[in-house]
Amino acid sequence: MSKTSLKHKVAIIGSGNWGSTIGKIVAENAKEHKKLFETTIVMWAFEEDVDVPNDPGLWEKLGAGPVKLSHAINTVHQNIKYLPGVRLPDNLVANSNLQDTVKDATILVFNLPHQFLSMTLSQINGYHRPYARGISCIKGVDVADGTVTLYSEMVMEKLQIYCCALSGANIAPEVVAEKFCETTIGYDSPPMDYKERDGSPRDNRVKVDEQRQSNSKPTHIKLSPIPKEYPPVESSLLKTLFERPYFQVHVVRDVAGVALGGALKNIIALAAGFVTGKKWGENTKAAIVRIGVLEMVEFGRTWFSKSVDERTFTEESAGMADLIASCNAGRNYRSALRSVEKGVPIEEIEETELGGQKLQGISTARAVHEFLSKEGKLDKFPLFASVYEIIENHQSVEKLPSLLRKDPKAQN
Ligand SMILES: NC(=O)C1=CN([C@@H]2O[C@H](COP(=O)(O)OP(=O)(O)OC[C@H]3O[C@@H](n4cnc5c(N)ncnc54)[C@H](O)[C@@H]3O)[C@@H](O)[C@H]2O)C=CC1
Ligand SMILES: O=C(CO)COP(=O)(O)O
Repeated sequence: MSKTSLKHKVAIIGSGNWGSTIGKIVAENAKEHKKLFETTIVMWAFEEDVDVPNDPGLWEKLGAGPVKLSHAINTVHQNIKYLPGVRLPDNLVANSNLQDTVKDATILVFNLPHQFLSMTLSQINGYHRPYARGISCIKGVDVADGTVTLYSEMVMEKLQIYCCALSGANIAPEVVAEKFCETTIGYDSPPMDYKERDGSPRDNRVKVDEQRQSNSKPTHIKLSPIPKEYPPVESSLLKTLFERPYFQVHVVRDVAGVALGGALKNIIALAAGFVTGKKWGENTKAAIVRIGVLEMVEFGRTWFSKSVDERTFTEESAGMADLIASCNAGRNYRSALRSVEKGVPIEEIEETELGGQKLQGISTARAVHEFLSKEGKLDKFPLFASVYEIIENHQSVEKLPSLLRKDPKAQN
């Protein structure tokens, strides 16, 4: 094996509930693997004034008034807004300057609510290293011009770098408390990495949408090789970067399955929340989960069949396991439940009860509905379609069982 003289510099893009948790994991591993990674992990914090919690220790160091989030993280090593009460490692450093955060990084970890990714990538573009590699921890899909795009694909398209995906049954407060769990990395190694980069002519183009069945936008990116002074970026390196004793990583090649599992389960979790809010019991929730898995599989099979391995949905943490966790304790589930209990729209619960955290299920339900509608396939996805109808107030939650019944005559 060739000797490498440089270490990877890892940057986290996002510092919310999950962003800060992944920041903690990566910082812990960077400290333990000093030959592979620079010890300091920089985490981009979207700057905002935050209130200081009523805690004499925090008041002593930060004062009582609102402070900048990045200042608070770097002073008390705690994300007092999005992950309060958790001590973050000293080597996790918040930076409110996005361009400065990415400029020297060789590995970019994208971890922010999906609605902000596109704008954030536009601000990064041109400031990142062309040979950087990305990993998306974001759960959601984007729909524009009738095409569904995974966020790993969006990173590839906008930054012209390779990007893989991480997703699993990973409710952040449980992970950060170091309760045992698993996650899945979908990594489909680009053909050029470290094999023939010493001069021999080769095609190092990667097809961004190679995962899809219907090639509606055949886009290629030309990957820049990572200088040979760096340790190779391959699945084992990513496992080393993310795996902790309490956070077990399994790497598969199915990037699309991993990304779709994380995105689509949020729609199903909303339905599970509606059902619990109505006190319809566990059998009904189990029916929602069962129907939901089938719709996830069908979605992958229909539009990403070249890549999706159906076992990702049933055997990996990114599939069934995430669905179970999210339908019992996720924010989408809890907010849908509260919206039924209080008789208010879910957006109102998001606004008033989540302390600034963002739901991903509502916008994903809308995006998926737009896509299914354009494809003329809404009838094949009754659960996804029903959740959309309920959040748009076209149907009441009471109608959910009848919308899911197989006999169309029973739907009135
Ligand atoms: N929280 C969780 O338990 C888990 C979340 N995820 C996924 O991770 C992703 C990130 O979620 P969280 O870290 O929980 O976010 P969050 O729900 O805590 O959202 C708050 C974040 O949004 C940022 N933000 C607000 N306005 C912004 C703007 N205009 N531009 C850029 N950023 C802005 C805030 O700075 C903060 O970092 C999501 O896709 C989520 O589905 C995945 C696994 C677990
Ligand atoms: O993705 C999650 C757990 O794996 C968290 O889901 P919520 O965003 O609904 O909290």
